This record gives sequence, C-alpha cells and structure tokens, in this order.
Amino acid sequence: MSFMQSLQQAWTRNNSLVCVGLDPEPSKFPAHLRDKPDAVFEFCRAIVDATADLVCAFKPQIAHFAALRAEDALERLIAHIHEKHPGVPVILDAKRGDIGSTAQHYVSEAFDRYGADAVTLNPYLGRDSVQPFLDRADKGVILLCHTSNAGAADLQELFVSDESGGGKPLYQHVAQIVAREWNTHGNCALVTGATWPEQLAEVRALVGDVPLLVPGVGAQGGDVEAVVRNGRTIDGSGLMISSSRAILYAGSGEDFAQAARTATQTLRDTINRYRHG
Ligand SMILES: O=c1ccn([C@@H]2O[C@H](COP(=O)(O)O)[C@@H](O)[C@H]2O)c(=O)[nH]1
Repeated sequence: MSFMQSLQQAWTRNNSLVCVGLDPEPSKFPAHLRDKPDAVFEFCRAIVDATADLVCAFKPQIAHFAALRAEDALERLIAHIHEKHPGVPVILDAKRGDIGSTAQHYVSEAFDRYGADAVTLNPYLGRDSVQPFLDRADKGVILLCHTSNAGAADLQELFVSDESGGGKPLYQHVAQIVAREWNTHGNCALVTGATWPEQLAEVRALVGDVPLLVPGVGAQGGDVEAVVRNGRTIDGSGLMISSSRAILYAGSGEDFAQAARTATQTLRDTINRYRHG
C-alpha cells in the first residue's frame, strides 16, 4: 500500500490527525530505563505500542538517533512499527536535499535501509534534487514549505518575482510549484509549522487537498484550534499534526508510556473538536 493510502486509512481508522514524533533524549528517559544498553529502542518501542491506535503516523527524527550512534535502534524501531502496527505510516524526518547522484543514496537510506514510508526533504536545491524521491510513487515526499521556527521568516518569506511581473513570498512559490508541477504521482506533502497559522491558511488555499505535516504544537506552543481551522481540508482531514516532546516526556516515571498515551488522546480529542465545526 502506498504512503498516501496508508495515511488516508489511518486518518479514518484511528479517527486521528495526530503524528507522534519520536525524538529520543536519554537524559529525559525515566530512571529505570536510562542506563539500559538498548534504552533508545526500548523507550521508543514503549511509546509506539502505547499510542499506535491513536495516531495517523509516526515521525522519527533521524538526528536524534544518529547523534547517539543509535541508527541500528532506528532501523529496528521502524521494522517493529511495520510488524506490530501495520498500516501506520512512518515518516523519516531527515530534511535531505542534494544533487541527483547523492540524492539517490538518500533515497536508498530512507526507503531501503530504514524502510520509511515517507521522508522530509529540503526543496532548496530544486526539482532535480527531489526527482529521485518523486519517482518512488508509493513513497511520501514531504517538502519544507514554511517551517515552525522563528527564523523561518528570514528566507521563506522573502518576496520572489515571477515571469508575469507579479510576485509572492518564497514559501507560497514552493507550495504552488510542489502542488502544480512536482506532484505528478500524487505523493507530495508539505511541512507548514503550527506556529505560523496565517501562513498555514495561505498554503492550504494554494494546494487543495495536498496533505500538510504540521510540527509546532505542544512544546513549541502552536495553537491547535488555529491549526485545524486553517489547515483542514473540506472533509476535515488533510493534516498530520506532529508533537514530540509534549507526548514523549509527558511522564517521567515507570508509567511514562501510559502518560504518553493520555497526552496523545488529549491532543487527538482537542483536534477532533475543530475538524468539522
Ligand atoms: O518546521 C519544522 C520541521 C520539523 N520539526 C521537527 O518536528 C519535531 C518537533 O518537536 P516538538 O518536541 O514537538 O517541538 C522535531 O523533531 C523537529 O525537528 C519542527 O519542529 N519544525
């Protein structure tokens, strides 16, 4: 099944637009796990198993594993999700982007080595850098459009002129070019941060039903109601609203996975309040 099919089925089956981000930070693990040799895998697996029926996707952030020399734990974690929770897509948050010959290796890394269903990419090197990913029609290609950090405005909101003499902010150009030209296989999505709700509305208006990955609720303080109202599609879906720290570290004791479940359930219910009204 393709990434887009899995995502749509997970939205419906779990009645959820929540994406749980998997950003392991051992210093925040509960004491009983912290010094275990396979702590990163055990922590993330417990979170996954406690929340899989409440989410539309999982999003491991690759730097959180690589910095700990825990790439092996990431491989096993994604394999575990596919085996125990089939139908829940995995987005590898890697923000890759390079010339074509190197991009091919990033394709293999994300999809063949790690077995991810989708990957985040930086579109800044242009179409040829993204093409090897676009060609994997069954996989999701999620391009940075307007990120959640304060510095997003430094470049992404710069005004760019077009051939007709008009112009628009760069992030709107990215949204349009992805939706109109790069999405030939229907496998593209865009990253638009929850902390910029007006820009989120602009992007939704430009891209029709293209799914939006929205980090920035929870620890970064994005307003869930504004995200849902500004980003939803006509049928009340179209969003993967991602939260990492606020879910992973909701509890710090032996019941951390149950605390993560409760936090995920609360976020899902809050989102659902605004999907159709
Ligand atoms: O614009 C972006 C793109 C990616 N991220 C990533 O999402 C999570 C956010 O973590 P929280 O703990 O929920 O704040 C993290 O992995 C970022 O690298 C983003 O925040 N903003």
